[in-house]
Amino acid sequence: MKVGDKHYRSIWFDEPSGQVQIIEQRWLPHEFRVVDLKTRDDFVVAIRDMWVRGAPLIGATAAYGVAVQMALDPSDKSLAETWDILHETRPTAINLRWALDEMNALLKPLPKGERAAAAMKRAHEIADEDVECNRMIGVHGLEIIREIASRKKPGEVVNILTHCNAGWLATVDWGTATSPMYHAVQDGIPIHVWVDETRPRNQGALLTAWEMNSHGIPHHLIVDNAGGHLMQHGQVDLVIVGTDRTTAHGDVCNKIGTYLKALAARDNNVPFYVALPSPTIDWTVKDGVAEIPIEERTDTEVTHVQGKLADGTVTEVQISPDGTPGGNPAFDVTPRRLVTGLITERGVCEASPEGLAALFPDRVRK
Ligand SMILES: CSC[C@@H](O)[C@@H](O)C(=O)COP(=O)(O)O
Repeated sequence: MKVGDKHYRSIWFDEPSGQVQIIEQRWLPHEFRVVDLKTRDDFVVAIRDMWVRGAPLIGATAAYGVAVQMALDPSDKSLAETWDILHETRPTAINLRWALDEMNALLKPLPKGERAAAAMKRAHEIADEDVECNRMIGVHGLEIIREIASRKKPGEVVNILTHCNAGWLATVDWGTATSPMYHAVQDGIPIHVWVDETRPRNQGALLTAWEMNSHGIPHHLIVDNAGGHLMQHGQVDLVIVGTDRTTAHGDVCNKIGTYLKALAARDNNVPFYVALPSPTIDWTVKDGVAEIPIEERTDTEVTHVQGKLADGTVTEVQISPDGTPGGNPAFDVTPRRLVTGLITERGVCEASPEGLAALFPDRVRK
């Protein structure tokens, strides 16, 4: 999507320098920095320390990480170690394992001399496929927004609430939850977005708000606890969120706090949609609460916040008493019964084994 007048992806291969480059997301929205990822360690740090984040982008980054490592050392040992090391970086987003498995399946049978080129080609394809999946999510999600808009009086806007950043920064381009919003704006449908700040790391405040600003989409940043109130007062027409892992039965695991939004949406008859490219489906698990590993992150993300001082310096401050420990589960699971529908690249389906199997008969496991 656009940064100023220039189109960017969140990760790309820079031909002149021969390097993989990313937008270093820890500095947004205060600074726009592009960095090179040159070694496997660079990729590990970038994913683990959230220079890049968001399930689809984590997957694409891991694929490029394998490709860069294959150029340095295409041995079997290096391939196996790279799978393990990259897989350890973040436990919840299934796109990571999906991308590593894709790379492994392709590279293992190849002679060592062919691995580097084949790996880079597949990494580019994974990135391109993600862009196309997310574009199609926008095409299908647009119909949901269009239908709500058709019931509005002239001059009224469609109010959409989103949580975390499931925007283009969380994918290679377009975003998942944001793709229908970008498509609606392109289509001339008036929308307004409620952006949950998304404590503790504030991906909504830092990243989604930045995206909305950059694309001129009317929005307000709200505290995480405001959504239920807004829904009670008819100020939310629709919730769209992303997911880090969707089970074969339709449960969705997403950023902590998503479940509470789904509960509030159900209590207020607000449609609650989840947008996902198919690599986010884990066909091996059924019960999300029981089976999905939830990432526990450092407690300083809870006890401290980062922000910009009046003089422009970006700094971190402690908000809790000395000695108070923080608890930091990074994701939660929304059971399928609370999900109105799943927006995928193949269309919208019910969050159920039958719904997913109907759209993906080629992927479902018997
Ligand atoms: C299109 S991204 C979907 C999810 O990955 C997104 O909603 C999310 O929870 C991101 O979490 P993060 O911890 O920032 O990687």
